Amino acid sequence: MGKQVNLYAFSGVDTLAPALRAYVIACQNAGLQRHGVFKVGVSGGSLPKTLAQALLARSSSDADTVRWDKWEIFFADERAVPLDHPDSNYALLKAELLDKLPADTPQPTVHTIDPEQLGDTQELADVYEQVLVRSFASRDSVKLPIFDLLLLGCGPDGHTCSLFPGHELLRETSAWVAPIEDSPKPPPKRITLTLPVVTHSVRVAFVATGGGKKEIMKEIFEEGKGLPCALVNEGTGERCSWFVDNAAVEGVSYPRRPFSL
Ligand SMILES: O=C1O[C@H](COP(=O)(O)O)[C@@H](O)[C@H](O)[C@H]1O
Repeated sequence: MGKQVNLYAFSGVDTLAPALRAYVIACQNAGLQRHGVFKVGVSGGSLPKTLAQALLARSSSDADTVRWDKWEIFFADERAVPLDHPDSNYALLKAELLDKLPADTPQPTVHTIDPEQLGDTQELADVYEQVLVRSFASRDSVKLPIFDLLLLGCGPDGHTCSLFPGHELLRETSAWVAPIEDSPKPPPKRITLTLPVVTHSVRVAFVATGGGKKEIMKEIFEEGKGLPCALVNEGTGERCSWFVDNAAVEGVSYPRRPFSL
């Protein structure tokens, strides 16, 4: 890794959320300048709630506006369940964020998984990869899709997306989207962006809050040990920013940065 990842620590979610908002809007505006849309991948877990707190706040100026109609939302990982199932990452994002957008707001484009393919995770991954191919460019013309931003969570075991510690999927070098049938965290059947896609993103932002994360944060930032989150850190360096609360990094010696864009 060249330059170091950015670790931004806040007193709590109430102070983290405005910084996350400013960061996401800066990534949005860079994406709009680059290609007229904002291509963002989001995770499930605890992320959608914090993201909603950040993005549903009233905008204070034109520069602070979320341009929802320009957003193309993809899923960093998804569970092989119907879209209205309680385990669905889409259902979670919908309940926490999408359903709360004002009705008169132009809506984002949301690329969900195809419920028709639920039986076969390889097919599900292939179909979702084709969604990326159609949006980003053909696989013949680009080696990897380039998201403007990936918003990721960090599990208490150091997993991110559905990339789990020690799993063979961490060695995937060719697929953009891969199936997993033996996720240690239920449900077992899922699809996930692969590590090369994650580390190829223009920006990556992790959000991790709460004391339950402090042991794994110590491992990620001080030892690494091939944990998926540490591999993302290594592959992205300064393009990667962590938005955490103090509880999540208690005892972690890695230097914090004051937040600035
Ligand atoms: O299973 C999953 O877990 C991770 C981490 O969740 P968190 O609740 O610890 O934040 C999440 O990022 C991923 O999208 C999800 O499928």
